[in-house]
Amino acid sequence: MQLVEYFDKAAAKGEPIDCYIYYQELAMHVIAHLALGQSDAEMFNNPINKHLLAFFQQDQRQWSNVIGMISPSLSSFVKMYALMKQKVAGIWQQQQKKKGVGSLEAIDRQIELAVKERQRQREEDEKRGLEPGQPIDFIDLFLDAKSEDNSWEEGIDNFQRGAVSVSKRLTFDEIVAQCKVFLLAGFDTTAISLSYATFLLTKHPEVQLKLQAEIDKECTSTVIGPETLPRMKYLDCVVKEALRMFPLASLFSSRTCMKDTVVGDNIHLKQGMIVAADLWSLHYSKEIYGEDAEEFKPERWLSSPPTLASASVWIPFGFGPRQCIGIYVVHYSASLIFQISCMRLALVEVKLTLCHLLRKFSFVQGPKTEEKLQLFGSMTVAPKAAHIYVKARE
Ligand code: HEM
Repeated sequence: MQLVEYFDKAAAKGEPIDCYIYYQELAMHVIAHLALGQSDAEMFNNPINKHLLAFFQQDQRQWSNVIGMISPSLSSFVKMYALMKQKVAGIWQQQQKKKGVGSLEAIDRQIELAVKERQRQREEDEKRGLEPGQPIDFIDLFLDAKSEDNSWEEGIDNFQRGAVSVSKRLTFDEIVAQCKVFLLAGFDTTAISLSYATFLLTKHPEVQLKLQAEIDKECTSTVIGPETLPRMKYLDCVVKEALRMFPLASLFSSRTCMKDTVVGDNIHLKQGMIVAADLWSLHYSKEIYGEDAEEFKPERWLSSPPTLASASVWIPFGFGPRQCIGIYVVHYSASLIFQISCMRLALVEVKLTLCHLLRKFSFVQGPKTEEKLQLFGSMTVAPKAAHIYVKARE
């Protein structure tokens, strides 16, 4: 794992690491592999990264386009917010825009190249009489559902979600748009979650020690296989608790009211109103989590008090049929086949990364470690920086 090498170097030099930056590179590496089939990209050397990083760091206005795809109702709200923000950040953005860095167009171009290249490869294989293999990434899955022309074609495939049934095949433009959504939705979210978990573990050495004991007991071979993670109950509690304390994609969980509704005794919602769930208040509710709701306490998930039994008290991935999407991906890795949804992909990625790092290193505080994280962003809420020091374990 390339990330371990970077941490190794930092440990040898005793230098601080802004773990958010490293996790962004890692998450990009993983999602570019799964979505775009990039198997040879290296951390800090991926052509699409500079666009994604600039996109996330500077231009929240572009989020309105992406949010339009994920949650149409929120798009105008984000646009308004971003216009205000743009006035402040204007000069830097204009300079970047001139260079095309961080624009959705630049990201599209990179994805278009990848989709066209895969189409070419598949056509070549077909001409040579090669059987199409199993899909290896999102592009393959989407191409398998592709229409020949670039228009709607009803009645061929039948996708079902809950009670809704939609029949349609994908056009080239839609394949590019889908890959973009997965790239954008799956990249920073995972990096941010890892940063919060790492920072919390740095600040709570007693939790870290307990987690390391579990990792040492369960992760005994070099490859940590899919059968290992379900056994790691404490790891699950740590990740759950980190996502409780930092529900980083709170604004994603919004809905448009479909008809006039009264909630409880006197909350009147009009048709067309946008309702956004306030996950921060929910996740810090003393009624649900108790008087210690402000504390990082993974053990609360072990004891499972009745208030935590409901599925809707912990919803960092949203709730209901539009919850963080469940697409099935077949991923080949050392002859193992995983079938995973994006939510599970994120959880597996966060957990595996923590296992690989914590069995070799301890995260410790140092002079550059922030007392408290400064957060920024709206659609996703990220730390401005999360400095830790790493110490090689004996
Ligand atoms: C820790 C990491 C992640 C968090 C916290 C997160 C959170 C969320 C949330 C809150 C929503 C809105 C759910 C709702 O409205 O109820 C969402 C939707 C979505 N997420 Fe994630 N997500 C994460 C990782 C990922 C990954 C890795 C992918 C894909 C590779 C992904 C793809 C999507 C997509 C496509 C949607 C839109 C689903 C729809 O509208 O039906 N997310 N996510």
